[in-house]
Amino acid sequence: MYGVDPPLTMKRVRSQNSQKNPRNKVVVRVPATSANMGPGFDALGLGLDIWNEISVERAAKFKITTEGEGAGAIPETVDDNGESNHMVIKALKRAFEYAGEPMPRVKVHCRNRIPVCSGFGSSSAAIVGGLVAGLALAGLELRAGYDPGHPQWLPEELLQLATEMEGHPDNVAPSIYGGIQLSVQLSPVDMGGGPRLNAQLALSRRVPIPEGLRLVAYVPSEATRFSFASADKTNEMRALLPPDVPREQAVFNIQRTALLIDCLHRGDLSLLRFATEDVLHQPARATIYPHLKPMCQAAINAGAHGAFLSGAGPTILAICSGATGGDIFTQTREERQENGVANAMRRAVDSLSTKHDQWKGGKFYICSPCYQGCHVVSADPPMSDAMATFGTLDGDL
Ligand SMILES: N[C@@H](CCO)C(=O)O
Repeated sequence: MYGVDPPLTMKRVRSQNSQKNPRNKVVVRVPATSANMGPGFDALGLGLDIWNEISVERAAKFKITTEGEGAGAIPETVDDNGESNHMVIKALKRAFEYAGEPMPRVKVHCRNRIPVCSGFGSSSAAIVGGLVAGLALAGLELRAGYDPGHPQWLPEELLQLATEMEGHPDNVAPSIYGGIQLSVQLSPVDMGGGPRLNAQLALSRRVPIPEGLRLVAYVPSEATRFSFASADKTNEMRALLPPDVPREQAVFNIQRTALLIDCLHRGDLSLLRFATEDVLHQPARATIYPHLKPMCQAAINAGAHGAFLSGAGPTILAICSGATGGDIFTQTREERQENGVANAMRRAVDSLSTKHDQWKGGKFYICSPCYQGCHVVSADPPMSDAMATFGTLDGDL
């Protein structure tokens, strides 16, 4: 049987831990994510095996440093009260507020491998990584617990906190849990109300990943991404979407999202090219992203099982099985399907007219899904095992 994620319960043990034994330093790893997967707008997300590492240490003065992706471009300013636009700092503050502790001054170092402003979940990674680091630093114990009496309704506090900050759960859920996540926001009415419940309670369920899945992602160049600049890029790309959806478009996406979940559960990739079609967000976004349609088509023609805009873009993601047939492990690098798909995608973007040159010259990432979400790598004093490994798969998978 494929497992569902154990709801994450957060035990407040302030009297033993937080007050008496706050941590001095915490290092967390947090994966990239690709939201929507075509038709599953604001509902589906996939964790990728590309990781940021965030180190947070109590210090005499606030300081943020960045290496890797976004270094020199992400503003690192933070005032003495911890006011900052930096997502990691905002998430740390939210974590301390949640823990009921004053926000300490901290030194934050981000080792970024996730391209920023690209549709690869870099802001979710900052939010989730910052929350986990902050909760751990504040001394809260986290426990991946499963209450069989309330399997559906037990609130997953970390998911709530992260969803509230991000606005939608499809990136933060795989960032927390890894794998493919199907997330739902419930209203209090759905839940029968109750004093603990927020207006929108997010919950997430793991969807199985077919074996051997490989992903080819094209991330347009740095220059292009930063021309979009603002931290509000996702909001700008959401503002493009028409507020109302004709019934036939809603039906189109409902059918495909349901088919996609079924394909993933069966491990059947044969219908994925239809199951990853979308009419809710990609057509409007294609008006800004001229590479979207030709690259997706080229990927499918070259044998990819499906291709779509990653999150709000501009990254394009193609799903491959890593093999052109036969055994993935006995194939040479040249024979592997993802190379053919990447080459075809490159030819497609290169053949756009010169007025679209800004979309050319991007980078390809060939990667696998990640099966684990955000986790603590090291802490001083050390974490309990449960905390260090929360967000990993349960034994069901
Ligand atoms: N579902 C979101 C993901 C980006 O954060 C969107 O497409 O706008």
